[in-house]
Order: sequence, then structure tokens, then C-alpha cells
Amino acid sequence: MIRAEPLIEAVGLSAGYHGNPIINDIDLAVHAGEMVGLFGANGAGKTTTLLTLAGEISPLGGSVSLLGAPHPKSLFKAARQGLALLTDDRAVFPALTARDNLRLGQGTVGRAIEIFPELEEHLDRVTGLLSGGQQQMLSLGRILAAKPKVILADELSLGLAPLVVKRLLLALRAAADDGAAVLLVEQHVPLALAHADRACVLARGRIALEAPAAELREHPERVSDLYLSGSRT
Ligand SMILES: Nc1ncnc2c1ncn2[C@@H]1O[C@H](COP(=O)(O)OP(=O)(O)OP(=O)(O)O)[C@@H](O)[C@H]1O
Repeated sequence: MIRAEPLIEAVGLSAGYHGNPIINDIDLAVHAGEMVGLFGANGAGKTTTLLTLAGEISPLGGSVSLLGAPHPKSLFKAARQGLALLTDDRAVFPALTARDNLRLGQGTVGRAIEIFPELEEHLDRVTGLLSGGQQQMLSLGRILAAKPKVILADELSLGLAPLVVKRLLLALRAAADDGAAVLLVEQHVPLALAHADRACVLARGRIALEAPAAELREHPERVSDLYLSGSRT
């Protein structure tokens, strides 16, 4: 199969804080239509990797390309080119209604409701009164409604029930099937493997394993075994 060039790609990427590398010599590419799971123990460098790919952290070495061109080196500029960074902090405004939160996005309220129909009956409720899962759907729905080309998602499922996590992963899967490149950091490894195409495992800031998700579904211990050696903390 001939594959188009990746929508986001890191080559020999090193990055960290105050000049000290946390991730080293990472090669990682995500293509259109692909959902890649990025796994690893606490402190392995997953968030650092996502923030560097997003443009929030400047590389110490190597390079990042976005949509086939050098990364614009700022999240703001990357977002204007179609990159979305989703963090675990449920970026919603709690005092606004769900509808007004959706109106603040680049997509339409209708599109967000197509993605998460279960939010429709809550549109006129104050967002702070919604459950954690509903708030995360709102946050993800607002982003996905804008049809981003590259989605970097960091532990969307923190503290949520497995059924809600599955719902969020299905929405990300649908975005990938629609042509987006999705890179997903997730602690629920088997759930993420069920929906991803490929997995990368970080251990001590390096890619210790890269394999098709289908292969790892049968042997999820190949991922978790690396956690034992993978933490810096
Ligand atoms: N702003 C910062 N300044 C200095 N060190 C940091 C900073 N943010 C993270 N680190 C360190 O970088 C290392 C990797 O952190 P990172 O958050 O990338 O790991 P992670 O794999 O996402 O972990 P977790 O699963 O716990 O979120 C950790 O040792 C952490 O203490």
C-alpha cells in the first residue's frame, strides 16, 4: 500500500525542560486516517512528547513536521493549520451553558451534537453541573466539530468510567476514519488498543516498542512489562 506522507512526524526528536532532555531521539509519524496509541509508565515522557509535537515545547534536537512542512513552532500557529491539542483538564467554561461552550469552538453546535447526540438534552444546562464524562464529551465534541487534521489527545479518560472512555475513543476513531491523524496518550491500554491502529511505548524517554495494535491486543503484557523499566520517578 502506498501511504501519503505523515500529517505529523518527529525525526530524532529530543525535548525536555531547562535544557535537560526528557525524551531522546524519538522517531514517530502519524498518517491521515491513523490512530496511534502512545503508552508508557508515569513520567516516561508522554505528555512532554505531545507538548513538543504541539509546539508548546521547543525541541532540543531533531525536528517536527506538520502537514508535510516544518512545524510553525507555536501551538497557536499549529492550531490555525488544523492541529488540536486535547489535555486532561476538560477545557470547558463551567459558568456557561453547554451550548455556549460549543459556540466558542470553530465548528457548529449541530456537528458537535452529531458526534455526541447524548449532549443534546443538556445543551441549555450550565456546564459546571454536567458530569465529568459529559464535560469531557463537550470538550472533545467542540474540538472534533472543527474537523482538525491532527489530534493530539492526552489522557482524556482521567477519572472517567470505562463506558465513557469507550465513547470518547470511538469518537476519536471516527475522526481518524474521516481522515484525521490521531495520537492518543491513554492509561487504559487494552481499551485504547481496541480502537488504535498502532502503538508506541515510551520507556525512559525513548521509544521502546512500536507495533500494530492488533498484534498487541493478544499480548497487552508486552506493553505493561515495559512500564516496569519505563518510569523516571
Ligand atoms: N515543567 C516541567 N519542568 C521540569 N520537569 C518536568 C516538567 N514537566 C514534566 N517534567 C518531568 O518530565 C518527566 C516526564 O514527564 P511527562 O509528564 O512527560 O511524563 P508522562 O509520561 O506524561 O507521565 P504521566 O503518565 O505521569 O502523565 C517527569 O520526570 C516530570 O517530572
